[in-house]
Amino acid sequence: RLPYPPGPEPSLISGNARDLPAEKPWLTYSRWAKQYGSIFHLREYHQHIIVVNSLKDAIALLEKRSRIYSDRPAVTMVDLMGWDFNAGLIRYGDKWRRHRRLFQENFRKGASVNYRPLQTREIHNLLQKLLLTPDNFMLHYRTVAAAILMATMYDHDISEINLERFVTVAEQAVSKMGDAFLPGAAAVNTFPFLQHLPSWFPGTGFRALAEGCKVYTDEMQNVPFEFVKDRMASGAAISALTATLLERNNARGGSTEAEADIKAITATALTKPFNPDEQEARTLKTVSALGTFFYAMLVNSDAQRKAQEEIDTVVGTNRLPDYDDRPTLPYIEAIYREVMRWRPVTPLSISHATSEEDIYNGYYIPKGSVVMPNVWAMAHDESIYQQPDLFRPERFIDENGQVNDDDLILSFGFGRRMCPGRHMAEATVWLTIVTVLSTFDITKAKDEDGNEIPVDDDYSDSVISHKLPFQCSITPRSAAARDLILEANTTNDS
Ligand code: HEM
Repeated sequence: RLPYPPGPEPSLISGNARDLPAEKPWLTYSRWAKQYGSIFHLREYHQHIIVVNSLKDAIALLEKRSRIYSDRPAVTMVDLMGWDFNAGLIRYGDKWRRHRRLFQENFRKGASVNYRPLQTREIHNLLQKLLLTPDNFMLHYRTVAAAILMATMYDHDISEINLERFVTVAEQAVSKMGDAFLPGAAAVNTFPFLQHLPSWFPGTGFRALAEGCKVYTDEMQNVPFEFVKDRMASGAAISALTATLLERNNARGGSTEAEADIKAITATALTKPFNPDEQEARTLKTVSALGTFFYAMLVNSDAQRKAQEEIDTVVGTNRLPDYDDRPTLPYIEAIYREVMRWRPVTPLSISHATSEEDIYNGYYIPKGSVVMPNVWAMAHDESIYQQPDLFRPERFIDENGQVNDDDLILSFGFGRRMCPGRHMAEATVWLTIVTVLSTFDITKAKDEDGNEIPVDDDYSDSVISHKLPFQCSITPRSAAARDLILEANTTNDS
């Protein structure tokens, strides 16, 4: 039989379980890639793990061989906790295909344009909050992304009134889902047969964890969904994706399977604002990108100045930029790409798994292997991005001053499982960047003696890596900018 790809020497039973890095694994994996090659192999007990560190290999496997590389790892606790409704965790097969199709239909590039008025309104709201209470900027940009998703799924009015209730249920479900990876639960993930042991058997405490979580998981799916259905039954007009999909299903005869799928995909989107690994709720991928943007403007004030010059020249100072300006603002585009490259939102992406065995470059890759794309390594590949640790938007600008053709945002993943929400997410991040830069100066905060407060490079160490709290000063660029913000439309009427 062909060998597995190279990697650190495994021990007989636990394999590399003891070698697996506890902190920021993407950094250790990037180092190992230099030692073992861009694809290396690890084993945790019987689980094979293939870490892919170069874009070339990621495309060769996850895109060109996507028929084999589009499964997700089996995590027993995720199923026991009722989280198998979530499109991102569903195993490759018919159920995933149905959910994926619904996402694609409603969040593809063309369809995402429909959400722009709502995104614009929420981002204008963000500008007003930044003006009034700039010190709370982290809370404000966290809220904007959650508000956009809630309003898209469950209608602006419904989500405004019930925000706290929906959020509380979702927070509970997501934080309990984090228990799926606690030591008590890890055993059943590694040895799934344990789930069949009777509950009096020692070591089956994972059952209580799973049942405790499932209550909230079910509630999270049911509460907002039933709310929308009740409102529809009472004849209220609801402008939200859940209602549109339900109406379409009713017109086709009201299949219960389709209704269950609609409930699942709306709840999947609802969970996007929450990250199980975080103490702080409402942390999502879009939020993480926004945090990096504010931080990057402190690190490279020159980039901020150039961006503002571009906006002032192209858009002027009499109005706020909008989506139609995007093709005419290459430097802003470069800032967006560099934000997504410099500090990747999901440094190890979301793992895929193989649904069949495979042979690649003379190495054997078993069926059921976890395939982990090291996006950090790809985005910091010195042969493509010189001095990758520097925030330098110019790397995306060609000799004619236009953006170059390097437009693949690695943070959105690969192949058939690539993020279906990327067009919507990108629109939120881009409009936030351009409107904030057109109206505010972002500078280092100062202490009582007027000295600049230094900012460290601390990021959270989790699936979604985000900038840990830092201080900065956000001040309107001019009296005219302040007026523009105050006059911006933050209501439903467009
Ligand atoms: C900056 C923001 C975002 C980033 C960086 C991001 C990133 C990702 C990544 C890395 C994956 C896994 C891709 C893979 O397996 O190769 C993913 C999956 C997914 N994302 Fe996003 N995402 C973002 C925002 C969103 C939003 C706003 C939505 C909802 C509208 C969304 C919905 C999904 C869904 C449903 C999946 C599962 C896809 C599947 O497994 O087939 N994402 N995302």
